Amino acid sequence: MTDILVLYYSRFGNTARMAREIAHGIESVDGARARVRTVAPVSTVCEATHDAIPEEGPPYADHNDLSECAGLALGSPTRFGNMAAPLKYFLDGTGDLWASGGLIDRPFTVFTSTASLHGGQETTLISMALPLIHHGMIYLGLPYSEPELTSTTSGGTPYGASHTAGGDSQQPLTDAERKLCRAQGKRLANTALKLGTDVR
Ligand SMILES: Cc1cc2nc3c(=O)[nH]c(=O)nc-3n(C[C@H](O)[C@H](O)[C@H](O)COP(=O)(O)O)c2cc1C
Repeated sequence: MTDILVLYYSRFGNTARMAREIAHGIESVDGARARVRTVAPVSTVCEATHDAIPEEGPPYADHNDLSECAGLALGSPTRFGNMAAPLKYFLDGTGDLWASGGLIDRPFTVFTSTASLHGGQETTLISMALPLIHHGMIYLGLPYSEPELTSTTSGGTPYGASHTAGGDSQQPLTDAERKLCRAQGKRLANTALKLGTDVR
């Protein structure tokens, strides 16, 4: 069984819902299994600490999750057109993996949720791709053979799946957004299996 990491941060649950759809797409591929992980919030109070185990939802990721998985789907809500700080903080701690070249040639894909349709989906997706490109990973977007990429009136971009959550962050995923999440997970799993990355 090949593990694919779905790693995300979510404050209001939208990016978490996308992560579940992407995991569903990954697990539609024979031989692939989704490993879903999140990251802890960060605090401006430097002595603040967080419980080692979250109260609910998936466990927090560690570096073993990255090195043991043959592919990565990375998700974040937008923060001023950029990825959220907790995810950036986690990635900024992966210098050891960068130095060892541990993630070179592994495929990755990115997904995001924003409040508004033009609130920075593409820039957020690209902001998440940048550190992974530095790691030597291979960027997988969404191809236009997915019909929802052309027909969507909500989220969905060639740079990765996206969701428009609305000003109150309460809008559910549309059918197009859900289908694109699943297609993205499926493509990531198929590609990881074809590349046959040795993660032992
Ligand atoms: C500090 C901050 C900055 C934000 N910046 C943007 C933004 O630039 N564009 C936008 O559309 N939404 C912005 N939002 C809204 C969030 O992206 C939205 O709440 C998020 O998509 C919900 O995802 P979640 O449910 O996974 O937390 C911002 C929210 C916060 C708290």
